[in-house]
Amino acid sequence: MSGPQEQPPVACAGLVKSYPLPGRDPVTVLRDVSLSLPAGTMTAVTGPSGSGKSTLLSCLAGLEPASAGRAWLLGQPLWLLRHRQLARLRRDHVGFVFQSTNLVPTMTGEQNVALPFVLRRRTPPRDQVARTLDRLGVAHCRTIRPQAMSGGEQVRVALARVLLTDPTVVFADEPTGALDQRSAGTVMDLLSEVATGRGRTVVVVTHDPRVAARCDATVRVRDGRLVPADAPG
Ligand SMILES: Nc1ncnc2c1ncn2[C@@H]1O[C@H](COP(=O)(O)OP(=O)(O)OP(=O)(O)O)[C@@H](O)[C@H]1O
Repeated sequence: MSGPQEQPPVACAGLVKSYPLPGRDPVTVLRDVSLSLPAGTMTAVTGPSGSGKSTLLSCLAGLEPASAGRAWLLGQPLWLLRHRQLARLRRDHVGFVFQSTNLVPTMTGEQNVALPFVLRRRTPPRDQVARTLDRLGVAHCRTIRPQAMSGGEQVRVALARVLLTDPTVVFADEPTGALDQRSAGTVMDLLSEVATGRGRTVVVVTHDPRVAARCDATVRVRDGRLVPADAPG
């Protein structure tokens, strides 16, 4: 990836995000957020419901433009990139594990995991696909479509896809929200391996203190601002 080596893979400075509301003043969801997340680390983003965690993730990932301030992804100034450049940056270097997984509904679990390879005209590593699904406890999802999977199974299939494409940055929004403790532990083991073992940057939005405890650092959001990680509320 181009950009100075010393630049952190994920960073923002003075980030503000407002949404216009019809007939009313805009609502400001993020205010003056600055952070810098190094390679080889997993960071938890915590905070009360509605505090702005998912919005922060979207702005850091270039899914939403900031209203003011700046955000850099892999050294790239997101506010200067065209739509296409942003899409390419995300496709080639970023993995997403969201609750509303973006699995393709007409494809089986295996086809969904193999999709990034097919899109790049590469042969999907079928053995690896099967092994990863198995490790995540969703081997049975290989041949079924997302609508036949539970929410937790869909998240794990989406995670398998991310693991196989080995992105430089992984954004995960409540990846363990729909999982029992054992599956949540497996998901966190794998995300931790991605950060520590592969030197990637992992950002995890979570309400679960056990998940936050597995991370190297915690960023706490309250009313759209960063507060100390041990702040109440
Ligand atoms: N497109 C939008 N238009 C207007 N307001 C929005 C929009 N997206 C988010 N918001 C508002 O921004 C605030 C923060 O939302 P966000 O989803 O980032 O919170 P969160 O901390 O991730 O919450 P939760 O933990 O419940 O998922 C909420 O009040 C939400 O209603």
